[in-house]
Amino acid sequence: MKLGVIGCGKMGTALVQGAVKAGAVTAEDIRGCDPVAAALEAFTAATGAQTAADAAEIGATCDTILLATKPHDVAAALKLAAKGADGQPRLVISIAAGLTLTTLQDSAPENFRIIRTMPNTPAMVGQGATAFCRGANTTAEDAALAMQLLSSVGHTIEVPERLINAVTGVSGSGPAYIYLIIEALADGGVKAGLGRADAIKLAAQTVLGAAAMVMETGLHPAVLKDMVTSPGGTTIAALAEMENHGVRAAMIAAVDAAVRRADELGGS
Ligand SMILES: NC(=O)C1=CN([C@@H]2O[C@H](COP(=O)(O)OP(=O)(O)OC[C@H]3O[C@@H](n4cnc5c(N)ncnc54)[C@H](O)[C@@H]3O)[C@@H](O)[C@H]2O)C=CC1
Ligand SMILES: O=C(O)[C@@H]1CCC=N1
Repeated sequence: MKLGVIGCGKMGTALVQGAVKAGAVTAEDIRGCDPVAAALEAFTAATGAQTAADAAEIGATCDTILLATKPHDVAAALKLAAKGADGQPRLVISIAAGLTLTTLQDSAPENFRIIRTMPNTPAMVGQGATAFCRGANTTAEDAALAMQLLSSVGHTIEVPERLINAVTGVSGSGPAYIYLIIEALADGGVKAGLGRADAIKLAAQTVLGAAAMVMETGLHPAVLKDMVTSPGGTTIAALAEMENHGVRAAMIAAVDAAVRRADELGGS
């Protein structure tokens, strides 16, 4: 496989860096292009990959293309890649929020096989959460390749396309919600007298540990919450405040807003 990356920004770099680190692809088999020189430099420094002049060169030289531009740049990038491919078939893995398989296929030649994914930035450290769905003309080998590449950087599932925007709302955008929670949790610690660095480490490790408990015990989060919550103790006092301030409703509304925005980006 020759993997071409069109758009070497935050997510393209995070995914490729994670996949190289995991040994799923070797840097010599990857080339990236980006009109922003600083982005391309950061990408090659992080991944060890080669560069290409533009999407047309990627289309001409790579059988598998990771399409990682912003959604509004996707159609132009695909057209350039198709020009370079000059009739040769290609597998395209898109990570663009909102853009449907139909929209992507409409901007590409018929022999471009499309896989639509929604990864997240923790892929950079091998802790990603990704879902993908595939276009009608993809093969079982294409799906296996996408699964291998994406699962090298974290937990990956295949879903029907109608659920991809829900995945965007939970795990695609989700790391940002959790960073906000970590920052706020640390702020609470600083208010109570902890140094900033200690507070951030304690907050982040608490999120990491709580997530590991959910994944490793398989217990419902409510059961794990009850294990922390002593009758008349500190935790129930804090949880009551969280409920008073609508944290649960705020999280559901946040996911809902992200899903609606992904729908809008896709034109529905
Ligand atoms: N940032 C995130 O956490 C996630 C982002 N995504 C999706 O990933 C995509 C990229 O997002 P980011 O990495 O955050 O954006 P970014 O702005 O960091 O990267 C996009 C890059 O594409 C480049 N680009 C634009 N047109 C190009 C072209 N014709 N050829 C080559 N490169 C071109 C830009 O110069 C830029 O460096 C978006 O579609 C987004 O919806 C998906 C999941 C998570
Ligand atoms: O904010 C965004 O639109 C992208 C998609 C998911 C995460 N970042």
